[in-house]
Amino acid sequence: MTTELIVLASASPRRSELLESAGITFRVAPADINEDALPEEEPIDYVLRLAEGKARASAENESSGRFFVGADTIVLCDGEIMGKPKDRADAERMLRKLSGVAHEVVTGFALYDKERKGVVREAIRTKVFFKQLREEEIQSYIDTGCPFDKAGAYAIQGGAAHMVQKIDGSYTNVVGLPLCEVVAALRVMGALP
Ligand SMILES: Cc1cn([C@H]2C[C@H](O)[C@@H](COP(=O)(O)OP(=O)(O)OP(=O)(O)O)O2)c(=O)[nH]c1=O
Repeated sequence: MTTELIVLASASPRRSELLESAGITFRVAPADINEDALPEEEPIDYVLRLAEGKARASAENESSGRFFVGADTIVLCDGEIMGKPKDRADAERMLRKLSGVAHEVVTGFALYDKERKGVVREAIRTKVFFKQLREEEIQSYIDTGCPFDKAGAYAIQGGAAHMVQKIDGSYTNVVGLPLCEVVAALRVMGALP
């Protein structure tokens, strides 16, 4: 089995870098889908549905490739699902809410086998503990522009590393793709030797 058959259905440079770091050969074919939550939808159901939707949409658009990997990451804080902030005020609100408390980062991923029409889905949760943030820290971090394409308005791998006191669980899951689990699932699917 050749690994060129793996397609990452994501525009996220972080997801590409993570998959590359595992030595996996793949190509990228992002899929644009509606990311609105359904009424009363549970967070886990939401990330799994979007991950599968991205994988299937990419598979439909592409004429080659067999194993399509989709993922979706959210931050869960005190009952709120945080996606990417809409604007500066939203980023400020999210970071103020995360300040000094623990939250969860949930990434759902889906592997869709276009040949067998089968799908494997999994959601991984990581607990992240933030220090108390000073207002100047919040403002200068938002000034960098980093928060705007990140769930919860922060990037643990970037300018927000100093805001994180500790994590409990997978680090790569916070960045956007739980690597151990994704690699294991690719193996189970027969996409990797
Ligand atoms: C919490 C956190 C999120 N993120 C990122 C991961 C995801 O790229 C992003 C959440 O948005 P997603 O909607 O999961 O993904 P995306 O729109 O970037 O890419 P695509 O839908 O094409 O796959 O937040 C970080 O990079 N670092 C972090 O610490």
